[in-house]
Amino acid sequence: MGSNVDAANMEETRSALREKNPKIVFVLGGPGSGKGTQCASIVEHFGYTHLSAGELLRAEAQSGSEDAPMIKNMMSEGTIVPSEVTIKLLAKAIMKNENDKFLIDGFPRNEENQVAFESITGIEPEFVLFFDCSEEEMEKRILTRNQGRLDDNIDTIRKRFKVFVESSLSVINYYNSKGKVKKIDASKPVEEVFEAVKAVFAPVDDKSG
Ligand SMILES: Nc1ncnc2c1ncn2[C@@H]1O[C@H](COP(=O)(O)OP(=O)(O)OP(=O)(O)O)[C@@H](O)[C@H]1O
Ligand SMILES: Nc1ccn([C@@H]2O[C@H](COP(=O)(O)O)[C@@H](O)[C@H]2O)c(=O)n1
Ligand SMILES: [Mg+2]
Repeated sequence: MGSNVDAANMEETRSALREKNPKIVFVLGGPGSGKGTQCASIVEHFGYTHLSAGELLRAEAQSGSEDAPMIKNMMSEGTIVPSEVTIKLLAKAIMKNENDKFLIDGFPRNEENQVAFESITGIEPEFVLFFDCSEEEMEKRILTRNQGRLDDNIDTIRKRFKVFVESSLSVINYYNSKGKVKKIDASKPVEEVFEAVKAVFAPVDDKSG
């Protein structure tokens, strides 16, 4: 009974999402490459709403929901949570917000995420922002992040890097083959990275600051 209600709600959310047809930019890059940091500046300058798949999953893991224990376990291992769970959270967040343009940070993380999102929502991203950074630099940044994240320990960091190389890079290659990837050198200081980001958004958006 519960799952029938869930399925009906999800079907409603799906058709509402297809009708809303928001403008989506996927923000990808390895763990610690600076996705969240740059998204905060893009929001300020270009009026997008930032949705981090990782943040939505962390909140769901704390919610006491049926999926919470599974999400918590998978995040502590650095593995990718099943797409239906993440897409449901993203779809709800998009529908709750009046904005029609969204930065989706940390999604799609593997082929399953990518295929499921496009088939469920019928939405293709406008483009994909890819923050390119060495593992050495990303590791240094995560180990000094100090945000109390349970997955910011050296064992899980190494697992997350492995998942990025084995599952996420192929998604970036897929969008690159479609001419959709805007690659940014993310190893530079925050302000310099944002200069490169601005150059990507300014031509596609009127509201530059
Ligand atoms: N260009 C930069 N130079 C130096 N430090 C940076 C830079 N960008 C971000 N940082 C710092 O590195 C850490 C990781 O950044 P951030 O949280 O934005 O990365 P992320 O890609 O969202 O990581 P995750 O995938 O783990 O969520 C933060 O402490 C942030 O302040
Ligand atoms: N599409 C996604 C995104 C994230 N996860 C899980 O969350 C963890 C943290 O993600 P961040 O983007 O905040 O670094 C990640 O390691 C995954 O366990 C996911 O499953 N699917
Ligand atoms: Mg982040």
